[in-house]
Amino acid sequence: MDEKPLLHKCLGLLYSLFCYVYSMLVLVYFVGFIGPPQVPKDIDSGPATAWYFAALIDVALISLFALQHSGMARKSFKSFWLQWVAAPIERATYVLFSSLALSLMFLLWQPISLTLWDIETPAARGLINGLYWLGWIIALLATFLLSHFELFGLKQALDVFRPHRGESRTFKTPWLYKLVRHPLYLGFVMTFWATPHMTVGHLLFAGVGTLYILIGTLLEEKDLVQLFGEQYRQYQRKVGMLLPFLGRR
Ligand SMILES: C[S@@+](CC[C@H](N)C(=O)[O-])C[C@H]1O[C@@H](n2cnc3c(N)ncnc32)[C@H](O)[C@@H]1O
Repeated sequence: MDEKPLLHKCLGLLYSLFCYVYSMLVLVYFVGFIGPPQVPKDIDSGPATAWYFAALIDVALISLFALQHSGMARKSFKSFWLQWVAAPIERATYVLFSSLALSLMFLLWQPISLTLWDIETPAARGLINGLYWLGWIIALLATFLLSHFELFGLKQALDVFRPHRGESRTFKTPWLYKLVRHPLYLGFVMTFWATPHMTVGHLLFAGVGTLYILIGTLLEEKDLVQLFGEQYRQYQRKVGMLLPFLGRR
């Protein structure tokens, strides 16, 4: 039973709401940063610098996000920082830090504009852009299939107002999760690669980003096996990791 005064609970909710809105804005910007919608600064815009300098900065920016995102999700880190952050706003704070790391990447990203492919055939362009949007739709859908507001930390801040809290984390395999174990990450990988105009900078982002997703997925699965045990192991044997039937264990 949480005995915190009502004011604390309301402030916690307000803070979580702020983190949620900020993270949604960052994700909307992300859609334009790597894809067709126009944003003030995208992955290929900005003044040119030496390619090796740009590559160094860009890899450092993705690594910073990766370290923050995977590091702060580890059980050991969570138990450490829960000494300072109240449990109901822990997830929202994690989401805030992830959004800040992404914002920093958008801001400081260095373009490497050398073109690797530029597909002009309208039908092929349409198909590739279609795959791009499909990737975002799959990713968004996956968040709702698991629990959108819990993943973004709003549910936890709301739960403190309820006499009966939401159930503890349950193992779920709704719809897309019956095809692949990580549809959200599959959606992201699709958005990284599906572009009719691929530059060296974009390729670097797609390659390092995909590598990070693979590492992050393995780390996440370690936690999921710990949490759900044999149930998750059976799931790993039956369902592919990022593509149907591929990566079964
Ligand atoms: C950002 S979500 C990504 C989920 C999944 N990796 C995907 O790509 O669709 C990460 C959270 O989902 C949880 N999660 C992943 N698969 C799950 C499942 N089948 N059932 C319940 N929770 C799951 C993880 O423990 C983690 O807290």
